[in-house]
Formats: sequence, C-alpha cells, structure tokens
Amino acid sequence: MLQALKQSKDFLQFTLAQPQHFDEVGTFMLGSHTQVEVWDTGVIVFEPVESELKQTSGKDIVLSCAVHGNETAPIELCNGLVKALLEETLIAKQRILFLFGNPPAIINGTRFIDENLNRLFNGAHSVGEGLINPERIRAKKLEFYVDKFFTSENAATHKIHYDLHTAIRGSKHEKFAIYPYRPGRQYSGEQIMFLEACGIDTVLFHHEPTTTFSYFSSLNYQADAFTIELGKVLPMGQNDMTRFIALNEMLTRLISDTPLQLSEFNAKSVNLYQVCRAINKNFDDFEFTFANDVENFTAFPNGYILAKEGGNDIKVEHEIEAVVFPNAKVPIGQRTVLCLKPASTDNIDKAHNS
Ligand SMILES: O=C(O)CCC(=O)N[C@@H](CCC(=O)O)C(=O)O
Ligand SMILES: [Zn+2]
Repeated sequence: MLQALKQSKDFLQFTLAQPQHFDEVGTFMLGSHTQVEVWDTGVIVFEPVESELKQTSGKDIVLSCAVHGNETAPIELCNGLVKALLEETLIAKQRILFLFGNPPAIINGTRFIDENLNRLFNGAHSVGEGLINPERIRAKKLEFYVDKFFTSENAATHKIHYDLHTAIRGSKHEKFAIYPYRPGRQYSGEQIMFLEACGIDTVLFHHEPTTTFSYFSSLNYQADAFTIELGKVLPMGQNDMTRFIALNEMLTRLISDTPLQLSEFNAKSVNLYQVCRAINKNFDDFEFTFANDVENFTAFPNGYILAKEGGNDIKVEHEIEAVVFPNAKVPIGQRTVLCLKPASTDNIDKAHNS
C-alpha cells in the first residue's frame, strides 16, 4: 500500500483513498538520510537519520492542516511540502510531523461532518457523551500522535506546532495568527518575527484556555504553537498559491535548517491584538447586528450593540473592540466571536534564542 505513496508522492491523494482509517502503517527510507513513517490516514513523519539529526539546531515541527475540511489552501501547501520531501528536492534536517486533520470532511468539502474538530482537544473529545462520533475519535488520535512525536526519545527541546487554517469571511488583515493562552510564559518575539517573515503580520493573544489543537500543544508540550489563518476559505484548486510564497519559503528553510535570517523584534512591523473576551452563545435566537460580510478586525465603538440574544443586548465594553470569527451558527455554549483590543508588548521576549 505504501508503494502507492512512494510512486505518486501525493500524500493527499493517498490519504483520501482511505479517509476513515488506515490499516497498513509502515516505514520506508528516502536514500540513506530520512526515515518516513506513516502512522495513520493523514499522518506522516519525516525523521532525519541520527547522524544528520545531531548536526541540527534541534527543532521538532508539527504542521497540521484540514482540522477544518473545507480550508483548502493549507492542505495544498502541506501537500506540496510533503511532495518535495518525498521527491527529495527538500531534505528534512529537523523531525517533522504532518497531520491532515479530518480527511472525511475534506472529501465532503465541509468544515466538519458531525462536530467541530477544533473544539475537541485537551480531552474535550471524551467529555459528556464521550467518543460518539468520528471527529471525537480523531481528536483523541491526533492528540496521541502529537504526544508520540513530541515525547519520542529523539525529540528536540524546541517544539513547534503551526495549525494552518483559512477563515470563513474576509479580513482587514489577510493572514493572522492566534497565540494560545500562555500563563506564566512570555510570548516569543522570535516566533512573531518568524510569522512576519512568512507574511503573517498580525497576532492575537488569546486570554483563556480553549479546546483548540494549538492550545493542546502549547499547554502540554510547551510548544511554540499557533492557529494560523491564511486568508479566506476557497474550494480546492481555486487558491492563488502565489499568496503563500513567503510562507512556503520560510517553512522550507525551517525544515531544511537553512538560516532563517529573521529581523530583530519590532512591534511596528506587526499588528498585535489582545483578546479581551469571547462571546458565547446562550440562546438559539443569538444574532449579530452587523452584516454578514463585515470583515474580521472591523472595530466598533463603546456602547455599540454587537449582538442580541434572549432579549438582551450585547454591547462593546471597551473604548473600541474589533471582532474576529463572528459566527452565530454555532451550538449553544460555543464561541460566537472574539473581541479584541490593542495588545501591550510587555510580555514579549524580544531576544532571539535560536
Ligand atoms: O473564520 C472563522 O470564523 C473560523 C476560522 C477558524 O477555523 N478559526 C479557528 C481559530 C482557533 C483558535 O481560536 O485558535 C477555529 O475557530 O477553530
Ligand atoms: Zn479553521
């Protein structure tokens, strides 16, 4: 079965041929330099052989895509990197795990099938009704694979996880990253400048624990983990991949341990936002007052009525709040929108450490 992958070098096609699960896990070598391991459908690891690994600066990298099945640009990007690795035009000098999160939802062309996978991490998959649907089962497996990768005897100390997405609506900042809640740990100015070099010039600092994939890696493995939004959702094949040239170049450098040549941290070259609150849905009649085509990062003044539910008005509480990811069509109890204010740079480690 792995023969098909070795021939086509198309991991997406290989994954979608067995979207539910994969019986024949396996390992093969690329030349004498890299071991490839397929752990499950959509799960592939590239590991430089030990002699190569010792010469590196030691980063373990997780790149995930398709946690939401219809977010296709990250899938095309990751598939391109896997292809370059399989074709040996890109040689891994760091251990790297690629995860294609929800293959059945990719086939379906939808965000999810039964339940939003990116609300099921940090054990949420097993809470309440438990492992009742394929997304809950997959979330548990994805946690297991990340754990296996980050706790391997070959694991590096510097752990990185970029969970790649695209957003439902347009945005005043086309590409942006969500920095998960990080109590007691400074934000990494070096990572922010890496993102900036990738063309991701906007970062949101999350204010509370969540059940997202990036928070799972950040919390449990102290990874430099981010949810990264790369533009607007488009059908497979319709993405303008020229918009990801910088990101592809920087990921290629990261994987091949080529100098990243990052600029010193400079707050003026990025837009930094602090999440001040998440507004959750409490009633079925929850609705926003603004139009459906309002872009992410649109700002509203103090007192403005953002939404209504159960006979109550939900108003802007700060001088100004910008909104991101407004979505009224979520189940009761889930986040309908994040509200943002400008962030302070006090808690950012401005040194470059690697
Ligand atoms: O565009 C939208 O409304 C959602 C885009 C998306 O999938 N965003 C992630 C963000 C996760 C995080 O907060 O780290 C999500 O909602 O899962
Ligand atoms: Zn998404």
